[in-house]
Amino acid sequence: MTTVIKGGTVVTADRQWKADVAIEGETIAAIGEDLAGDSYIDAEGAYVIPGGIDPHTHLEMPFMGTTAAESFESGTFAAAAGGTTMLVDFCLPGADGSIRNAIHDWHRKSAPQICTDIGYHMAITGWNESIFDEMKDAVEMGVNSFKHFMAYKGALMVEDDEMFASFSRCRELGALPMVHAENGDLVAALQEKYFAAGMTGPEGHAHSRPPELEGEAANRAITIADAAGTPLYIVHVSCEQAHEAIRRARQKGMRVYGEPLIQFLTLDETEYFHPDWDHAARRVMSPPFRDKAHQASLWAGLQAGSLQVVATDHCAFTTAQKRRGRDDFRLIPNGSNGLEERLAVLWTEGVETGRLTPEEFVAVTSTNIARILNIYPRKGAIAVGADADIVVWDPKISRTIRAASHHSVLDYNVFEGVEVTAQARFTLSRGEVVWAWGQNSRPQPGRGRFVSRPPFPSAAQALSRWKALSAPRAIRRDPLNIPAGI
Ligand SMILES: NC(=O)NCCC(=O)O
Ligand SMILES: [Zn+2]
Ligand SMILES: [Zn+2]
Repeated sequence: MTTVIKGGTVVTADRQWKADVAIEGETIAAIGEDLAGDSYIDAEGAYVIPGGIDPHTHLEMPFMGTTAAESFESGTFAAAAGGTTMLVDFCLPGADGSIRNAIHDWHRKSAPQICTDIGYHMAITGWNESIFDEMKDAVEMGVNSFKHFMAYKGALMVEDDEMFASFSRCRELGALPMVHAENGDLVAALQEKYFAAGMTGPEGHAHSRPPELEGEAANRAITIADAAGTPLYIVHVSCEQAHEAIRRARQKGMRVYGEPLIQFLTLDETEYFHPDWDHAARRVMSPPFRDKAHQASLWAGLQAGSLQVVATDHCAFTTAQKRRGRDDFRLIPNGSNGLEERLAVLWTEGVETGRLTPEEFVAVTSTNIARILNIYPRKGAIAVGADADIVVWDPKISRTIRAASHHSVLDYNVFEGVEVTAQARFTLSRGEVVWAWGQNSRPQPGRGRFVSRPPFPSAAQALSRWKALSAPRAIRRDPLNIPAGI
């Protein structure tokens, strides 16, 4: 049984050309002109791109005294409707602190629900011998990346020595360390200061997390990664200060990757000054939205290649949940939505404006992260043998984003009213159409699969070799050239 995606323009991270794409079973079987099959999917007037990969979500995550409202089912359905065929969710250890148990727990929750494929990053929220041991188990269980929170003091935050130990362990295992870069001690101090001064509303959230605190933490994490001899991935980069730290590290030859969010590229800090408390609180996330100058820096980073990935950090709390912080901004659960909107908003604000080429769009929404997470070319590619995770991307469907018509469980949308000019006409996950525009399609929960990601030690090994070759050495001098002792 061969299905052919007919008449479209294939776009990959490096080129675009007119071609049909034939699928057999779950994989791409052929790419070429005038392909024949048993059934056809119409791509006339559309682009044929690799399915989006969102590497940063928090579905059903227990956080700040509540649990993120987006379920694995609603989240992966929303993803499919938006053209995303794989997401990577953050797995947090439970009360027993066990990494193995946490991964089993995430499987238990996600497996019956997921409509698209999924992977996990593991959070390292402390340090001891069993965490050291269990990091190896995580890698053997297909989880090759570990996130460290430099913020959320008293909850998830880790100290520098803990990060150094964990980054070093990542190097040994061929895994990738990731950081949430904000100086958690200073955030806590500034929160206290503004709250004590009577600033109880959501604007206090933004003021207590200035970009300097993110830049400082990014620099510190980069220094720790360099000392440990490992690449580093910095999640939710929101500002020039953090971007500048990444640029500088890359200029020095370090493998440091930066991930801006679609929210940071398009929404700004004035949202927190909105007269309606609910409006402002719904946008509370960490780091917070910044001003237009920071947005310009992030766009420039995507264009120049100093930032590689656009994600969402989709962590969805309902209005009722946000109201837990009605009298104290420090209690507003942190997180916002974007899983369904990421591709359409990025296309509209990026490609339609000329800031990004279609190829760059594919790179930052899919291919680059597939490479960074070591699942390329199975994911992130239109290539023979790759998983048929494909989107027929229609640049002619305009719509207005509305909570009333989105697929998230949220009762609002931070992109409410935004006009987008493109949309997934069809989304295919491993060869199956899981979304068709205007056809009320709904994928089968549980059809998605966990994607095991093998370790990838080559960058750490290359770095170790280079460090050994370029390490300071004693100069062996002829004794004749050494002055006699006194
Ligand atoms: N970003 C955010 O505000 N919530 C999710 C947790 C995190 O990624 O820090
Ligand atoms: Zn974070
Ligand atoms: Zn996050």
